[in-house]
Amino acid sequence: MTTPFEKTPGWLDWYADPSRPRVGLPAGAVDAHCHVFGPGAEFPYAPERKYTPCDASKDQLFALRDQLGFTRNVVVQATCHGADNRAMVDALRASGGLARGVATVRPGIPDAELRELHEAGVRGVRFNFVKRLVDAAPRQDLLDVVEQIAPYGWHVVVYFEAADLAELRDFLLSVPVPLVVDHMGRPDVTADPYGPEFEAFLDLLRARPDIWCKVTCPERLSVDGPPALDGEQRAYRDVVPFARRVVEEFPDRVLWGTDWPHPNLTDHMPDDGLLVDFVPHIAPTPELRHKLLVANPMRLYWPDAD
Ligand SMILES: O=C(O)c1cc(C(=O)O)oc(=O)c1
Repeated sequence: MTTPFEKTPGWLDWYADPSRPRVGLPAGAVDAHCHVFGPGAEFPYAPERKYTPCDASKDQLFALRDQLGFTRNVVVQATCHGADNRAMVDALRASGGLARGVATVRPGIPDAELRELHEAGVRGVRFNFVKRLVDAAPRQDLLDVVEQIAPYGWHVVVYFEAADLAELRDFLLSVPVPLVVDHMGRPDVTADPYGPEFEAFLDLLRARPDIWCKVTCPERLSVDGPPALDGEQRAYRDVVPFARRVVEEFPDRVLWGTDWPHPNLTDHMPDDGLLVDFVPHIAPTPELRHKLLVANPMRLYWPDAD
């Protein structure tokens, strides 16, 4: 099927032939942050999108899962699909219970639709505050959504830039369901990991015991590489001190995922196998890796599994 969409100029497609991770993942590992894009011919991209990606289908996601050695996925609604969750839900339904989802919904969504999303495996909604990705939603709309999803036991995944945290903090802390912060709140990794900016982020995590953090996206945050390419085993070392601080202080509420197919990267597309090889740098012991990759995501997304 040819796609009716033209990719954003300069778009980088995902890496087609990832290596097998050297270290190996613990049994039952969860890729807790990944996306599907389309395919556009089947699941059109949203009119309000800020970018048009390459296609990245559920079958390609599941092939990556198997190649890397993951057991499960958490598929996060990508902004290019707006609040049309069909592609993500289709992936959940095809996964045989091995995928959970995070949706984007608008206030006033009929309860029957929420129930359907829940039955498909959705366990959270995503609020995006990154201005290049979405137009700002009124805070009251977001709180209205929270009120609707709370009875399902869902959480809210939030994506924001470090520079916006001060302004967002009170609002975030007022959200009465668990929060999951995407990509460590996007720290400036040229700053001091013990400096005021990252300390403010850690203070957010300290403020409530039900705020989780994805220690993801070194490939997005790194500014001096080296990138996860050509067998590089010490990729993105400038990100390591930040991620390690989070893992060490909050070992029971950190999550990790590939972020495949890596929307909006502009300088390189990582080899996902090498990205997995990055994990031991931020979670240096088997115990920490088991929490990060298995115990924590299972507690949040599959609490009833054995
Ligand atoms: O930084 C990004 O560009 C980005 C975009 C999206 C999305 O468009 O949903 O999701 C992510 O996790 C990261």
